[in-house]
Amino acid sequence: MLTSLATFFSTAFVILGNEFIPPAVRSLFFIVVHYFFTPQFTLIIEEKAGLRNNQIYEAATTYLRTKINYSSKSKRIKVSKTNRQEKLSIDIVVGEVVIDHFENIELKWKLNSEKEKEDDDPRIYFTLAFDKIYEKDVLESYLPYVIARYEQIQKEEKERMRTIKLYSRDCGRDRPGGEWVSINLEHPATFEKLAMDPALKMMVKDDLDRFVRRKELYKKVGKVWKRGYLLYGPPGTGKSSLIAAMANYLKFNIYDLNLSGGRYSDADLRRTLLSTSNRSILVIEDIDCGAQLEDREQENNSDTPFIKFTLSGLLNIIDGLWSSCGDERIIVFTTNHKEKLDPALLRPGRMDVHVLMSYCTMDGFKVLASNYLNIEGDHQLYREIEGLLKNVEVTPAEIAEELLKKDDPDVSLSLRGIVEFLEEKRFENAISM
Ligand SMILES: Nc1ncnc2c1ncn2[C@@H]1O[C@H](COP(=O)(O)OP(=O)(O)OP(=O)(O)O)[C@@H](O)[C@H]1O
Repeated sequence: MLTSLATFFSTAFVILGNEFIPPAVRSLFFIVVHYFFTPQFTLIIEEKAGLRNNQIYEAATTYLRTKINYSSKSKRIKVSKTNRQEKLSIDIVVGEVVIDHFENIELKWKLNSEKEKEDDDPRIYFTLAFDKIYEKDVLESYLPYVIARYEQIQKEEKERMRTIKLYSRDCGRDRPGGEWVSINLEHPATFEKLAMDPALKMMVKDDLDRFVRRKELYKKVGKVWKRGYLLYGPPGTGKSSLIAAMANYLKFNIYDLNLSGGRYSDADLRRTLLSTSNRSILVIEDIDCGAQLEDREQENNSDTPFIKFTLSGLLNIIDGLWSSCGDERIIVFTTNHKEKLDPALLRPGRMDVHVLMSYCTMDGFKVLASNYLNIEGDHQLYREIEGLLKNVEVTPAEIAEELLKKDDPDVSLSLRGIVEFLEEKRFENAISM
């Protein structure tokens, strides 16, 4: 009946009003009519569903945190932070209303507390009010949407809190292949802190993003969901740091397989690889050290069951194993001498991305100066340093080491020290040529 009344008044107002009533009064009228005559519908969302937790209540609690902000209409918000949290956590307070919008619907959430008797525990529940005409939309679309958002937030939070592990092989005389042992990876490397060519850095990051997004595509085309990176460049240019940055970025564990340390038979190697988990980076460092492979061949001539395998053969084993039981796998090979590698390994399709980690450039230097001396933007000594870097082969590790020694509060003095270091280095290079 209220709806019919509202429709009647509105129609009359439209017919009469267009000519005689000023627009401001007309819109005020419609707001009042809407407020008083459009029937509201309210859902009650209790904390418990019988003896179990009510998932909608939990979802609403989490979801509403994303809707409260400092500019919202709430007069009070609850704020907390535990020592495991990086940021403040904010929550809705009993009695406060949070307004949400979904498609065209306005939704009013309110947290309530009631006690039937003085000594009872309070009954806490949400009310969710909206125009009655949207009842079906709210029940069939909005609430499932809130639950889906909640699940997504939970997943992201779990991912954020995930500890990354670094696995390496614990080899001994009686354990030829060894067992994986792990420690928590607490390497601070991030892409932002890496001194490398900005375009190359962006390319690697984008490639990783694309890789993790493309599960369905890999499945559709029947390809193993893995990606191979070859990192090459002189020692101290950041190959290990880049691997740590990749692991931190993706939250993937690292398996460090040292082929020179352990003695592997074919079966050992398969077992070793099979015991690595999905969402991980398998690292095989210094693959140019071919001597290990020759040694292995000699062992094969004796009575030992160890067999010779080439890196290409190793990749074949990996392909075979991961095609049946591997998802989201990354394999990284590092070398100081790309030119020494077996060409079969460099063929397209074996290592998907080749990344040259080079000597320090000015872009890289600026990142290091920001990391170590907190210099943001430009500095008057940068031109001089840039000129020197163009003529001196110096690794980011060497620069980092020098910067670490400089703890002068005057950054110009620290940079002056770097200029002197580079000049010395140039002199050394010149006499050694
Ligand atoms: N590109 C870089 N950006 C930031 N820091 C770097 C970079 N390269 C090297 N460093 C610093 O030097 C240290 C050694 O570098 P890292 O071990 O990553 O080099 P690498 O190329 O893996 O060397 P190697 O070939 O000898 O294993 C790092 O811990 C870091 O402090």
